Amino acid sequence: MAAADRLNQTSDILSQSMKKSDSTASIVTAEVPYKVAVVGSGNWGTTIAKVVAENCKENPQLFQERVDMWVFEEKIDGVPLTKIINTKHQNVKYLPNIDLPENLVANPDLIETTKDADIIVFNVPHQFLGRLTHQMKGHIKPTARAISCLKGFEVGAKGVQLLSDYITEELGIECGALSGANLAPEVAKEHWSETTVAYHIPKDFRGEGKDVDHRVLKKLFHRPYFHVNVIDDVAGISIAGALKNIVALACGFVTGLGWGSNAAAAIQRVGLGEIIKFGRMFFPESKVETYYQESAGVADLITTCSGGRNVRVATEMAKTGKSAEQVEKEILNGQSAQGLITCKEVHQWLEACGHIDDFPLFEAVYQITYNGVPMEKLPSMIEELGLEEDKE
Ligand SMILES: NC(=O)c1ccc[n+]([C@@H]2O[C@H](COP(=O)([O-])OP(=O)(O)OC[C@H]3O[C@@H](n4cnc5c(N)ncnc54)[C@H](O)[C@@H]3O)[C@@H](O)[C@H]2O)c1
Ligand SMILES: O=P(O)(O)OC[C@H](O)CO
Repeated sequence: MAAADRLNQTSDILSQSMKKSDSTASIVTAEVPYKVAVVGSGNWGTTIAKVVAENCKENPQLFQERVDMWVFEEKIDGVPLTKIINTKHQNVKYLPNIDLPENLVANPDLIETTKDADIIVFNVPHQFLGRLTHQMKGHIKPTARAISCLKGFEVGAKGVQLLSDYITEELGIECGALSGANLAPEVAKEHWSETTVAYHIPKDFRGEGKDVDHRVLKKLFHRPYFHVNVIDDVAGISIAGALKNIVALACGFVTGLGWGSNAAAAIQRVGLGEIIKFGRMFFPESKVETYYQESAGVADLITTCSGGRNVRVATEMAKTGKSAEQVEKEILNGQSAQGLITCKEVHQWLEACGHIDDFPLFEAVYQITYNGVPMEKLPSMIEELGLEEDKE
């Protein structure tokens, strides 16, 4: 490369990186500071609520200080969890030993939590989402905007749908997504990680200072220990986030069988291929580069397959021969391994549209988890179905 080209390239990189840091350093203001609410208070729900509450306190020109977090109420040793969170400032069940900011207020009333919010951050296991949006319908600001931190799909009469699109459709508000290589316990301890936020600026955008845009979202989620890149590929980050949980189950099976790192790497290679194929086939608006450029892509696949709940549940299934349901109950203390639901929903969708043979790994995970197919058959299931494909 010629010296002049190298110089140009260096100055491009520098200006890009300055633009990146600019959006964190510059002052972003709102005519009326936005009220933020978080729906969900599990392991990730509480962690993201902590992140958001820290930023709301630090940016009074942009956000109201108080952040309400909706909590599915339950009693711990006879005391309501909301009461414990609001006095001890810790979520002792779902995120123990992590101090939460005092401007984060636990609220057991969903409507009260969200009715005045300008930005609603959804963060519940996806099996509970439908019931919550149903309750919220007609009780939130029509001008509100949302971000979904959930990982999964909605599969129904309308086919396979992104959860952000489901929220938009149910509540009539624009919804983006947040997804990345983010094991909640590490983010909660403020160990550095990256994430991706994706948001489409809607047609009815009300203007800078009056509405949510990429700079506002960066201010809401970016922390010194949690680096945010904001893009517009909502589909790409959502597909990667949902499907890597299925791959993590397969990884857990081979790990639990004691097959070692080569097998785990093979699973991740095949899994990445199926994730990209799924995106291209069913969400053509998603971008392939999102999978390798963003935290929400390969990086999330790697971290989830190394230490997430899905890989832990599947490893234990392989070691003990117990069912997924039983292991989830025994080792997750009320938390959820979302890959178990996602693999069932993806199977239903692929069966309905006649594409099961195009995704042998996803199908193998479903058959092992729900139909008693031995895990040892995993390599041949991938290979056999692949050969079938070759015959065509
Ligand atoms: N935990 C992580 O490391 C992590 C990281 C990134 C993304 N995610 C995703 O974030 C989403 C939320 O996960 P999480 O880790 O916060 O949840 P979790 O797995 O910790 O689930 C427990 C939560 O579900 C709630 N709950 C139980 N029964 C309920 C009911 N009937 N109705 C409503 N809520 C009920 C509990 O009160 C608790 O808040 C998931 O889609 C997950 O895949 C998780
Ligand atoms: O613990 P898991 O398996 O739900 O995965 C956690 C996150 O999705 C990792 O980013």
